[in-house]
Parts: sequence; C-alpha cells; structure tokens
Amino acid sequence: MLTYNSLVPIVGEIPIVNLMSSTMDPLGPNPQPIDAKNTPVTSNNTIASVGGQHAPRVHHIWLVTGPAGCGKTTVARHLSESLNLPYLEGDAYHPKANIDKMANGIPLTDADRWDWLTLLREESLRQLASGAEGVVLTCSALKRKYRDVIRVAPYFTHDVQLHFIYLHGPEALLLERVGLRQGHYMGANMVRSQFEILEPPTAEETDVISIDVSGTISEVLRAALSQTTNKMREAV
Ligand SMILES: Nc1ncnc2c1ncn2[C@@H]1O[C@H](COP(=O)(O)OP(=O)(O)OP(=O)(O)O)[C@@H](O)[C@H]1O
Ligand SMILES: O=C(O)[C@H](O)[C@@H](O)[C@H](O)[C@H](O)CO
Repeated sequence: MLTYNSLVPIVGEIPIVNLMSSTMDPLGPNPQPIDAKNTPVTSNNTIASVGGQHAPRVHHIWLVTGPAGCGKTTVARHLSESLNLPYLEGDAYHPKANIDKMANGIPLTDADRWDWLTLLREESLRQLASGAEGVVLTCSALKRKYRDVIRVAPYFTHDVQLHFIYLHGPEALLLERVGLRQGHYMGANMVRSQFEILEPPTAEETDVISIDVSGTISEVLRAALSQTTNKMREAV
C-alpha cells in the first residue's frame, strides 16, 4: 500500500505497475519492444519506425526543484525554450491560501502541499496526454516524500521518464538572491524555513540530476541543458 509516508522505490528498480487500465493509458497501448540500441534515432529524441512498427517515444518530465531562490524558474524557462517543451510554473498551481501564507511569512505545512503536488503530477501527465513530447515544471519538492508524490507519474502510463533537476547552493547565497529579487511574494524571510525542512536527495534517488548554482546564470543554464540533453540521449 503506497502511503504518503512510505518511500517509493526509484523507477527502474521495480517492475512498473500500470495502476490504471490500459484503456486509460494516455499514450496508447504498449508499443512492441524493439532493439533500441540498433535503431536510428530521429532528431527529436524519438526512435524511428522499425519494420513499419511505431517505435515507442520516451516522454520526459523535467522537474526543477530546490529551495526558494535557487533558480528554479530561471532554469525551467531556459529548458522550456531550448527544448521547445511546455513549462509549468509550480507556484501558479498553489491555492491562494498557500500564496497568502507565504506572502505573510508563514511556511507551508505538509498538509498545505499534498494537493498541490498531486495537481502538478496530474497536469504534467495531462500535457503528455495532449501530445507534448515532454514537459518542464518547477516545484520546490523539498522533502523526499514530496518528490515521491510526483515520482510515481511514470506508473500511470507508458514510456514516461521523470527526472528531478535539483538546484543547490549555500543558504546565504540564496538569501542574497531572493533579497535582490523584486516583486515576488516569497521574501528573504522565508529562505531559512525552506532550508529547515530541506531533505537533499540521497544517492538512492538515482532519478536526480544535481546542479550547483553558485556560478553565474549562464554557467548554471549551460550545465542544466547539457545534463538534460545527455539524459535524453541515454533514454534511447
Ligand atoms: N546563477 C545565478 N546567479 C545569480 N542570480 C541568479 C542565478 N540564478 C537565479 N538568479 C536570480 O536569483 C533570483 C531567484 O531566481 P528564481 O526566481 O529563478 O529562483 P526560484 O527557485 O524560482 O525562486 P522561488 O522558489 O522563490 O520562486 C532571481 O532574481 C534570479 O534572476
Ligand atoms: O513548498 C514550498 O514551500 C513552496 O512551493 C515554496 O518553495 C515557494 O512556492 C517557492 O519557493 C516560491 O516560488
């Protein structure tokens, strides 16, 4: 029984159970297996048809995570534009009550976040079901169990790979960057509370790409795009 407090094995180490009936699989019936290693790959990271069979496409969900001020929005926008993928800003899916709490310097609780995390997972899958090759989204996902709520997205359909892009840097640096930012509801007074509950991904979370954000914006964006495109090549 999967509960919010039970750890979710990382996809790839257990057989993926399709929790929904195949008729509800938005990406269609499971394509026939093909020899991916000896099959030409098209430019948009899909495997060309083999012998007339429609080859499966890997649909990637790129989830940019980290505490306030780490650069989630900055990196996600860049990946969305560079990879020509739709972008979901996690903050836009918070209920007003959550935004009001944070704007008033009140940290969110687990209870504040569950529905928001589920909504982000479902919206990501909706994007793929409506034909997107992939999707980029931002979500702080500070705790392991938050990541697990979204981590199960590939269980609901075929040929989906979910990747966390974890942006990390010293608290003082993120505090400085949030302090310099204008017109955002999340003030510098909230950075401490983000780090207090932050559970950095562990080595067991093999679906995580970690990026140090201490460098310049262009250095961070270059690292994020490079590691993302490498993962896409590995998926073929
Ligand atoms: N590598 C960087 N070097 C310097 N400034 C940066 C860097 N990355 C982001 N910034 C700046 O830091 C601020 C925070 O970035 P951004 O809003 O993308 O972070 P975030 O993780 O989305 O924050 P929040 O979670 O509060 O929405 C912005 O003003 C952004 O321009
Ligand atoms: O889980 C949370 O505490 C919130 O999502 C915060 O992370 C803010 O939304 C974000 O940092 C501000 O943009």
